[in-house]
Amino acid sequence: MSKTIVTYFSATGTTRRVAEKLAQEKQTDILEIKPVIPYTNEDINWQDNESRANREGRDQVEVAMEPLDIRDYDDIYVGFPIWWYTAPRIIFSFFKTHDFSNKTVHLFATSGGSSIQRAQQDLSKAFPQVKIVDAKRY
Ligand SMILES: Cc1cc2nc3c(=O)[nH]c(=O)nc-3n(C[C@H](O)[C@H](O)[C@H](O)COP(=O)(O)O)c2cc1C
Repeated sequence: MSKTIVTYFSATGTTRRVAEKLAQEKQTDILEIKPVIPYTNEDINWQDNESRANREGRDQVEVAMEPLDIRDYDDIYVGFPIWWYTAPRIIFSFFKTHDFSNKTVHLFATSGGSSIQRAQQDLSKAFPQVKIVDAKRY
């Protein structure tokens, strides 16, 4: 039987709530994607060009995250907030530093209104070997 897990990154709690609901509905395990250095409020100030989140996105900075053990899972839900129309760099770091071979990925996101489409395209382009089968915005 295939085994499913919900993983998510959330800076202000919105994606966390969706992730917890999904995991509860699907009766799956859940793991948080956490940066080694947590984001402060200033770090995620999108109105400040030089804030951490904006610099990371603009300069495609690698964001160190605490490693997650996803070896036992076949279906991986990966949730995140949309930052500047795409996925936060920590999600790219997650894909880069974990082995997704033989796994099926389902993306989900929360946002102020932007769709998840650009994030799906950007991740598929950066990681063509990862099997991303769907993407949903809540
Ligand atoms: C740096 C930054 C950039 C954002 N960029 C967008 C965006 O391009 N489009 C959008 O609809 N919302 C944008 N948002 C809003 C978040 O996507 C939204 O508030 C999300 O639900 C937050 O999820 P979280 O509480 O799990 O962190 C941005 C927020 C931040 C902090």
